Amino acid sequence: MDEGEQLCEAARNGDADKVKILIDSGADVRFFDGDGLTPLMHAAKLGHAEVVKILLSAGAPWNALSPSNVSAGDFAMEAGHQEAFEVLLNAGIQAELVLSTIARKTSKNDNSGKDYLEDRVSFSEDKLMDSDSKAVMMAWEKPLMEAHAKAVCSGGGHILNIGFGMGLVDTAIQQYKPVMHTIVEAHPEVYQRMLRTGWGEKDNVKIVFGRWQDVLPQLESYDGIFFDTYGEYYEDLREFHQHLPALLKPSGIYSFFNGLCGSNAFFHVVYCHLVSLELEKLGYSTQLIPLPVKDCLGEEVWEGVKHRYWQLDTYYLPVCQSEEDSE
Ligand SMILES: C[S@@+](CC[C@H](N)C(=O)[O-])C[C@H]1O[C@@H](n2cnc3c(N)ncnc32)[C@H](O)[C@@H]1O
Repeated sequence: MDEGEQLCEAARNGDADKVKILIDSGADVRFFDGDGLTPLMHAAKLGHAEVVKILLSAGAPWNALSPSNVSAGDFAMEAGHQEAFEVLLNAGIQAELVLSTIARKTSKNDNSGKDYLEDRVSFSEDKLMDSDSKAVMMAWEKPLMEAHAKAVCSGGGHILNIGFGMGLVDTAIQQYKPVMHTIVEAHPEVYQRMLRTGWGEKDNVKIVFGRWQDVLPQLESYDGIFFDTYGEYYEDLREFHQHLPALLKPSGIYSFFNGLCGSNAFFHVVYCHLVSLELEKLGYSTQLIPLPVKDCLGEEVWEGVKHRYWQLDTYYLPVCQSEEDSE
């Protein structure tokens, strides 16, 4: 048996001493066995938290995936191994925090989403697609958008929505009869469609055409804010959060489309924690409200769509408010 196989075996046995000896003698912690599993996955699957710690500190990648797209954290989570799960969760959060600090230092952050915004889009009854057959927005999200609208409109007043898409959240916001409803939309064809469908004529609606990054000086402060763009990265969401103290009134409610890593359960948990931690640093507490979505997501929903951006059974709807206000 070669060293990699031996490491997998020691990990399965929870034999911490043997794992250390093998690592010291040069065994590769990044090894994948014949089933496509790493030593870390073996340890996580059986809940050997101590071995998980040793492998992680020797550089085992927390986010490696098995052939069926399962990570060590997924294995621990599925089997209910709480300690191993928490060790992996902290490793994921720490790694992503470091990565995002690097991204912040190196990114010029002035070009995000520009390719998509210069591209053609197509509308159908149940989706809005980009030219690469990736879904910008899909009708199955309607109940989620209604729940987001309910959350951000709970205090009434002036509501801001970033990203019109199919207008699902904006239609739901209108039902709460906000005093003022501002919509920021950057795609020229989506904007034209908003005008064609009468959004420009509503008394309480103000449309701001442009990227949110570019139109910030035109924005005010709001009682409720919803954020759901497309073609952007986590970095852009984080950048938006930096503006919340100026955009959200002290007692306001903020929510965003929580599609972070929506195709892997464990990565999604890591990102839910990460975003909550980052909002906490800005003075906001985040409640994640679980909404079951399995029933809205039959196979047929994804017909003709290139990327299944959501594959989980539960959606966690974030409701954020100033920590002082939530106490
Ligand atoms: C996922 S859709 C929004 C769906 C919407 N919540 C709904 O209920 O239908 C994202 C929208 O954000 C727009 N968008 C993308 N980047 C943007 C940016 N930087 N600023 C403003 N809007 C943007 C897209 O053109 C698209 O219409």
